[in-house]
Amino acid sequence: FLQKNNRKHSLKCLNVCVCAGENGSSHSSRNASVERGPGRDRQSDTSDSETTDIRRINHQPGTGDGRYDPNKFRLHFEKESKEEVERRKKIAREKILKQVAEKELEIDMNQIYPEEKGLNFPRRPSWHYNMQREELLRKEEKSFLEYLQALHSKNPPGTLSHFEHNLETWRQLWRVMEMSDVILLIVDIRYPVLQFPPALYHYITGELKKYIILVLNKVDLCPSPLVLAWKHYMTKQFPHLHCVCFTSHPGQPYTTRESLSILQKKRIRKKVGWNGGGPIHIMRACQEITAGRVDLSSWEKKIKRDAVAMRTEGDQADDGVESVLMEHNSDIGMEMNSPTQELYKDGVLTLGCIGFPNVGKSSVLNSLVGRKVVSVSRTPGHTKYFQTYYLTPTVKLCDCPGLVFPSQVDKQLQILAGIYPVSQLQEPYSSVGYLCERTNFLPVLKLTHPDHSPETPHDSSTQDWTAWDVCEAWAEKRGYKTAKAARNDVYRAANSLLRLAIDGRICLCLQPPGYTESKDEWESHPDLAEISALQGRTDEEREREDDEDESSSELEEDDRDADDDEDADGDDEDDTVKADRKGLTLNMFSVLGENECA
Ligand SMILES: Nc1nc2c(ncn2[C@@H]2O[C@H](COP(=O)(O)OP(=O)(O)OP(=O)(O)O)[C@@H](O)[C@H]2O)c(=O)[nH]1
Repeated sequence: FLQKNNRKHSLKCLNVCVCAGENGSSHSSRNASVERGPGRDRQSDTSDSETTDIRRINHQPGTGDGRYDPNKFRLHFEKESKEEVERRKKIAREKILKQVAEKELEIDMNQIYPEEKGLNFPRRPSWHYNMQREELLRKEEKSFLEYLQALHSKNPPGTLSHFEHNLETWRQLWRVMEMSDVILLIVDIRYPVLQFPPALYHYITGELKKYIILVLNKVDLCPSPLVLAWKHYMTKQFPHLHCVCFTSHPGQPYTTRESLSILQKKRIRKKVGWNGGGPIHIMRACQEITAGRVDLSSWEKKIKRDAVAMRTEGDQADDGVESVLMEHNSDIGMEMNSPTQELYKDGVLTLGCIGFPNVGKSSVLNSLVGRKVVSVSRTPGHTKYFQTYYLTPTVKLCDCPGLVFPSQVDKQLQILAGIYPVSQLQEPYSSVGYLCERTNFLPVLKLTHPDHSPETPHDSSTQDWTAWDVCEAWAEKRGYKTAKAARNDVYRAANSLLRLAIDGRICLCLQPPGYTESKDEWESHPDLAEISALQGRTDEEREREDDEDESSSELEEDDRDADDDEDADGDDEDDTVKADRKGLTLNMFSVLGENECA
């Protein structure tokens, strides 16, 4: 039965993946009323309750007539059933949240990528130069379908997390891996085990015999002892890695489970830009790897020059001469390079930036270049096709779109790690619950329980909270109302909370196994000072932060607009997404009464 079921599941999945001619992702919203039980107002869930029917993100792109398809590189995830979505909504409304023990934040690599589950990634099938382009493309499609079948045969329905179903995006990865000498694999320090597929490591270091520099990015969002513990864990598990810590936003205060506060956006903005710490470490790792076979002196000089420009001009350095956009939006199907092509061809080191969506690949690239060449967005999947830049005459950089590898991570956690576009979520509430059970959310959000009666004294910490209650209270606090009936818009509130978490303003950090017991050792580790310096948290810095006036009204004000703002960098984003973020998405159903569109 299971086998049959799996096959059915695989076939469904295959249908989804190969159908061409389904262009576009229709973005629509539909109000759905949810009964909250006796004595409770009906609160509005403005999520797409029927998005399973209208959402197209799972469809393999292609107009079918050879014309340009703007959706070619969209993130494609498998659809969830309506029943599953409803089941999770019900839990979010009924389950009382309980703080989980800190120990439960410890996650081992094998929990996410169990060896026996065959959690591989699609490989490019063999080819030869006499092959016609169409023949190669067909072969790749066939091989991709076989890959999915094999994956689903080992992993029953519902056990895999969301993962990329768009073959075009995998093609980009193949191409970047083929043309790169060294891979910069970028992960978010809050979730390194989620974003480091062992199969990829073994393929690059074992089969391709290339080097990986693991960039532990966004270290500003994590306590320095934890950064250090992750660094040691990863290098112990994967000895061929060159591990480098990085941040594009140094100097931010981080939040912990014990002392949590929503970070102020103005502080984040203040320090965005080039950072002297990270690039030099990546350059040193490259020096070690290339061992004199590439002349990297121009890169070293550039880093020093950028540092001086940064200090004197106080802004992003921009020499404007060496960093040139070379190539973009190439047709991957036409590229037929041997994966074992000559290393450091023509004396040039090619670095390929790969990683999951939203881990900060573009930000790392911008930091390396020393100015903004790639747009940055908090919407996962923003980078749609790979781009190539010359950093110096002997160093080339390739940026790859974010890729989600199959794993067994909880979908809730996957969403909090910023892997799934929040604006596409059908059911955000269970992720809010997951977050609340692992962070000290109440004192931070300063919520009033929806059941609180004005006559009784209020102590939110003694009351039972469901994820739904949290969203409702946040909607009330922020004034999120539905357009038609002016009810609390819990869907928007849930999205807002998830965005705060993804941005690191409500900060959840996973921990390596054994961290809780060995915390003292990490807190007094001799390498700690180096990490703190990279984070921009020198004693001097901390004192300056303490001196800054953090009146509660200021925080309050900042909280209010935290998720309403555009990207800190003012980057381009889909208008629909922007509108959606501001709750302005045109809702064709808003003319209906809430009871009419359930
Ligand atoms: N706190 C913090 N945020 C960062 C850092 N680097 C990037 N970000 C933020 O993370 C989000 C994603 O950054 P990007 O550089 O666009 O990430 P990406 O991996 O290129 O994303 P995709 O286009 O989805 O593949 C943006 O909101 C950035 O501002 C960092 O070092 N620290």
